[in-house]
Amino acid sequence: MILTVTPNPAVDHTIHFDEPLQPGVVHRTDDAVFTAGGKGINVAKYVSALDADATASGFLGGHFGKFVRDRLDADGIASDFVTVDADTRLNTTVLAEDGEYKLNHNGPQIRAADVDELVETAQANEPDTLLVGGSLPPGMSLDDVDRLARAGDWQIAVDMGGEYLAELDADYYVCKPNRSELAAATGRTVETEADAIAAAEELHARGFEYVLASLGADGALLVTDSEVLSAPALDVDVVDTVGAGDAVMSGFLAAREHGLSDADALRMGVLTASRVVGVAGTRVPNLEDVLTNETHVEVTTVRSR
Ligand SMILES: O=P(O)(O)OC[C@@]1(O)O[C@H](CO)[C@@H](O)[C@@H]1O
Repeated sequence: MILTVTPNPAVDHTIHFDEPLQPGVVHRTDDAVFTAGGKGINVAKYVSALDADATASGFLGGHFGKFVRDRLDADGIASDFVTVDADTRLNTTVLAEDGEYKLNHNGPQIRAADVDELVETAQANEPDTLLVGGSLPPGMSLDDVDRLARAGDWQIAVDMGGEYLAELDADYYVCKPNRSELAAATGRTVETEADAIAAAEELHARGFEYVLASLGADGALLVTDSEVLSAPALDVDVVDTVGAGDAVMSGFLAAREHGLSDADALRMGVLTASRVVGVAGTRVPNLEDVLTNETHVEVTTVRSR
C-alpha cells in the first residue's frame, strides 16, 4: 500500500477566462472547478485510478479541510488525516488567454504535536511506500520529513521542490524533480536533455535510488543504478499542466505496485501525465488506456551506467 502524505493540502480552484487578465477589471466566468488537491492527495487519486492501493494522509483543518475530506470520501479515496486547528488553504489556478497563473497560499500553521500525530498515523498504516508530496506549511521542517522517512520500514518517495531535495538527509527511494527543481537542487543550469541527465545523475549520486525527472513537453527521464531511460511526451491537447508532475510520479509508483519494470514505470508515468493535462485542474481523467497499455510510448535507454 502507498500512503501519500500531503503536509499542505489545498482546495484547488481552477477558473477559466477567454480573455487576457487586466488589472482593475472585474473578469467574470461560469467556468470554475473545485477539487481536493495538494501533491500527495493528487498522487493518491491518480494511483487509485491506476488500480493500486493508496491512502491519503496529511493535515486538514477548517471548512476547506472538510471539503477535501468529503470530496475524497465521495470519490472513494481512502484517507487518514490528522485534524489541525488552522484552516487548510485554497489555491487558485487562473487559465486566461494570456497564460496559466498559479496562486498558492503558504498554508496553515502546524504545531509540533501535529507532526508527532502524523508520524504515528503513518506508522499505524504500515505502508510499503510512503510518499511525501508538496510544500511544507509553516511550522513543519525538512527534519520532520527525514523523521517520517526513518519512522518505519517503508521506502520513501518525495515529490517536493528542488530547494527541499537539496537538503534532505535520509535514504530516499525516488524523487521527481521537474526542470527548475533539478536546477534548484543542484545549482546547475538545466536547459538541454544532457543538462537534465547530469543534474538527475547528481541527485542519484547523493542518495536517491531513482530520479524521475519530468521535463514537460520534452517527456521524462529515469535515472536508476544501472541506466538512464528517456520517454517522450505524447502529442495531446493541453487544458492546463496542474498535476502533471504528480501524475508522472503516480504512474511510476502504481507501476511498481503492479510489479512492472523500470521502463514500464516510466512509460506509465508519461502516459498518466498525458491524460491529466487534458482535464481542468486536478480532476482524475479516464486512465483506462494507461492500464491496458494501448497507447504506445517508446522508452529508450540513453545510456547504461
Ligand atoms: O504549494 P505546493 O504544495 O508546492 O503545491 C500545491 C499544488 O499547487 O500542487 C498541486 C499540483 O501539483 C495542486 O493540487 C496544489 O494546489
